[in-house]
Amino acid sequence: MSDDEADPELLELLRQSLGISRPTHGEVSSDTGVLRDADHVYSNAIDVSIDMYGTKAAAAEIYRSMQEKSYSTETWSQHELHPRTSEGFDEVAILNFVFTMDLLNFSFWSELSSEERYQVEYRGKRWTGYNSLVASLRRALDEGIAITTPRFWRSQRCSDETLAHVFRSATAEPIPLLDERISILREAGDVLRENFASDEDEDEIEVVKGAERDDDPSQSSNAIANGEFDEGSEYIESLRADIDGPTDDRILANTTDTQATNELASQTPSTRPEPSNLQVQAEVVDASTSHDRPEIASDSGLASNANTNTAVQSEAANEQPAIAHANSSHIDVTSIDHITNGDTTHIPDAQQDSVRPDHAVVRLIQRADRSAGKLVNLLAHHFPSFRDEYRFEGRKVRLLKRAQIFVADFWAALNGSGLGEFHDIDHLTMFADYRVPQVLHSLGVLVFSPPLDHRIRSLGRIESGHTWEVQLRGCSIWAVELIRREIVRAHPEATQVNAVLIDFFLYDLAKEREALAFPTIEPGAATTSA
Ligand SMILES: Nc1nc2c(c(CN[C@H]3C=C[C@H](O)[C@@H]3O)cn2[C@@H]2O[C@H](COP(=O)(O)O)[C@@H](O)[C@H]2O)c(=O)[nH]1
Repeated sequence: MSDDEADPELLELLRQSLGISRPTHGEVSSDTGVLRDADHVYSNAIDVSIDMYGTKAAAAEIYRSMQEKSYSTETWSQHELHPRTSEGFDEVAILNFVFTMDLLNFSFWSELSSEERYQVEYRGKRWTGYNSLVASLRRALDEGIAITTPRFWRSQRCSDETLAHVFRSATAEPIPLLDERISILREAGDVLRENFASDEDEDEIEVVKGAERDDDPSQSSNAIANGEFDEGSEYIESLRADIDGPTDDRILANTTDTQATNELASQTPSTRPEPSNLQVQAEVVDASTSHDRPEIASDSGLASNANTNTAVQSEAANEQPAIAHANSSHIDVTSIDHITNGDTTHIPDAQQDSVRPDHAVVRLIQRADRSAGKLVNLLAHHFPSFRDEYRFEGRKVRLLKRAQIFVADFWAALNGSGLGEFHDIDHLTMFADYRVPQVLHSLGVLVFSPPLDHRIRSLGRIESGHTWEVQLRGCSIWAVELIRREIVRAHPEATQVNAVLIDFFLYDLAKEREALAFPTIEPGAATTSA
């Protein structure tokens, strides 16, 4: 924001004092303010800048590649782990799944090597990062645990022990920040109960009021809201890895989400097809774009570390995939018995939760009147853990990564129809995590000052809420907006392209390039080379 531009917060205070404040009391605005705040960050940033030539070139190549891949909301459901109607998930089950997932969609960074870091074994594969979260939710549903049912989070059966079981690791490293994730789930359960549930959703005998529990969920969510866990230092580590190239942490095996990338990943480097123009361009801009975090580690080389029960369950699930239909009206009990024939000590009797749908999140969605912006504002207003805000250069800035990614994921999961229809989805911005800034830098869009570049390369860590973190995230939002504008300018027919699709595309690109950058092994081989 330049000196002669009005501060929106000040303006709002003036409006309130004059009694002309908008929107009127009780009405939720559909303006999230994220884009305006990103503009403010970009205009005042001194350590992150946007290269206009790089932006133009990236826009051209992104659009070309999106066209080539027919990139759309449909792509979301092609992810192997994402829930879809063809697997028996109904609209409400998908909504509750995505809501649960995006409550917990933060901080998967680990300092351990790819072999040692947190992994989830599910259906014969090992998953890391974001995918480990999705896999753990799918695995829990297969086991009959109603992990995506808000009512369940508040029930006695949803003990710390049960949740530790849900997010259990196939390695010695547990899921990062388990206590904070548990608190966030319970806090969200309480918020939904207080603001959006009706009596049919509840089972008062079983639920435990937040106040009756020993823990204090507000602590962790405040920490998240303050950025302590949301992105923080993890993406700085990742950016450093991106700049420095592969470290000694090696991948034993790689596969990625899409079939195409699976095929690529199963080939030796010498037989891999040529990378796309986008990849070539990226590698010209930054020759060492790869880093040391595998998305999926095949079970083949790692199976020796596996917990026997988990292996048995995954194998069973592979033979006979079962969907527990959490929140839907039926449940495949036979399949669940089959799958959970291992250690069932921690598995609660969750079938009642599964059978009775929980519509609290549906009511939250309905309160937004099909406005993505309103929904984001509702989330930030009611749920402390979705309030991703900072102070930067004399003003509060909202980045709202997970609130926006939830709306975007749900929109994509339902292809913008039914409950997933939003008339202003184009108002969402890119989701400021650590992955997309990294790929924007390697594409030559984001440029770092020497001190920031040095910090990323050498020390790796930046305190949460530090001006550099805000600059990296805010400038990424603005950069994706510039890319979007350039695409629309050059291709007026590209009416479907918005920041959400560009973000998803860039995230997927980051994962594909991660897989391509490392040697991989054929399934069945024990290890791969360093
Ligand atoms: N900006 C942006 N950030 C995203 C995603 C996603 C996954 N979205 C799915 C939906 C559509 C896409 O096609 C994906 O299938 C995860 N993340 C963030 O990355 C980080 C984890 O990274 P890693 O450790 O490498 O898995 C973590 O902070 C997580 O919150 C995205 O789409 N955009």
